[in-house]
Amino acid sequence: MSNITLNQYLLDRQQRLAHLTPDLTQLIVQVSIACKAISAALHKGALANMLGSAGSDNVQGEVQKKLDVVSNVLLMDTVLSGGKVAALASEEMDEMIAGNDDAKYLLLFDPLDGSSNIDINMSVGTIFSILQQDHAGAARFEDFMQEGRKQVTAGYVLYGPSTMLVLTLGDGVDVFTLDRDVGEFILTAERLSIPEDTQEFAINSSNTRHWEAPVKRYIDECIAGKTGIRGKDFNMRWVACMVGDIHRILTRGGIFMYPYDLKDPSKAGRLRLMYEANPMGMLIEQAGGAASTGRQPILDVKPNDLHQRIPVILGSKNEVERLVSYHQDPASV
Ligand SMILES: O=P(O)(O)OC[C@H]1O[C@](O)(COP(=O)(O)O)[C@@H](O)[C@@H]1O
Ligand SMILES: [Mg+2]
Ligand SMILES: [Mg+2]
Repeated sequence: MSNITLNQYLLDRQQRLAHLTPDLTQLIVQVSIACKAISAALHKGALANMLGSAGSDNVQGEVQKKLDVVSNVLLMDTVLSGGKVAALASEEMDEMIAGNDDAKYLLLFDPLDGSSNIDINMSVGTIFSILQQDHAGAARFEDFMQEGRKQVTAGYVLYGPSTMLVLTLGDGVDVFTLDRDVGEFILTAERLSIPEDTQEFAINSSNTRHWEAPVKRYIDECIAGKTGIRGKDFNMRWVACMVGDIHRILTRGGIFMYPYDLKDPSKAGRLRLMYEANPMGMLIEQAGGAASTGRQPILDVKPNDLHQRIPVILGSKNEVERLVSYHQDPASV
C-alpha cells in the first residue's frame, strides 16, 4: 500500500494537469475535510443523536433526515469559508448559494446519498461535481447549466465499513481510504477499469410494472439467464444507495439503472442530473464504462434546472450499449 496522502497526490498531479490549479486543489481538499467530518458524525450515529428525521422537507418534497441536514451544513460551511467557490448548489437546498465573486469554480453536491440507509446503519455516500465559472464577478444560476462533459472534477465518498474517496480529475479514477488514526485519505487504488462485460445488474424491481418496453425486455432477458438468449445467468444487487452501487461497479463491473418509469409520468426519472447522474457519469466514463439516459449520453445532456431529474443507465460498456440499442429498436417498443 502507498503512503501517498490526498494532498500529496494533488500536488503531484498539479505538475502534469494544466487544469488542476492551486485553487481547484484547495477546493477538493476542502470537500475532503467536510467529508471526514460527515464520516465522524455517521460513525457516532445514535450516540450523538444523529439518526431520524429532521422534521423538514427538501425542495423536492422529500423528508430530510438529520444527517442530510448536518452533512449539507458541514459541506457548505467548510467550502464557503475556504473562499474557492463562486457559488454552490446542493440537492438539499432550493437555490444556489453565492460564494466568493473572485473564485473560479462552482460546486454541486448530494451531501448524503442513500438517505433511507441512515437509520438502518447501512452504507451512504456524498457525491460532488465541480464546474468552471467562465466569467468574472458574481455567479448566476445560468453558470451551472453546463453539460456534464464540462465537469473538471467529480467524485464521491462512500461511508461503508471503511470510508473511501473516489476521485476523477478527468485523467482516470483513483481511490483513497480514510486512515482514521492519522486523519488522512491515503491512495489505495489507481486507474480503475470497469470490465466491459458483466453478469450483475442493479435495479429496483418493485417498479417493474411501470418500466418502458426496452428496460422490461433487457431485465427479462437477464432473468431468463442460461435458458434465454443471453445464454448466461445474472445476479442482482441493490444497495439502495447509488454511491454503493456505483462503487461495486467501479470495483468489479455491472450495470446500474434507475430508468424512466410511468409511476409518476411527470418525473423524468428518480435521480438528479446535477448531483448524481453527471458526477457518476464522469467517473464511469473515466473508468472505461458507459453512461446513458437510454437515449443519449448523460454527459451530453444540456441542463435546464438545478434539480432536474433524469433516467440513468451506467456501468459495463457492452451491457449499457445493449440496453441503449433496445431503446432504438422498434421491436422493443
Ligand atoms: O428508494 P429506492 O427506489 O430504492 O431508490 C434508491 C435510490 O435513491 C437514492 O437514495 C436517491 O438519493 P438520495 O438518498 O440522495 O435522495 C439513490 O442513492 C438510490 O440509488
Ligand atoms: Mg442521492
Ligand atoms: Mg441525498
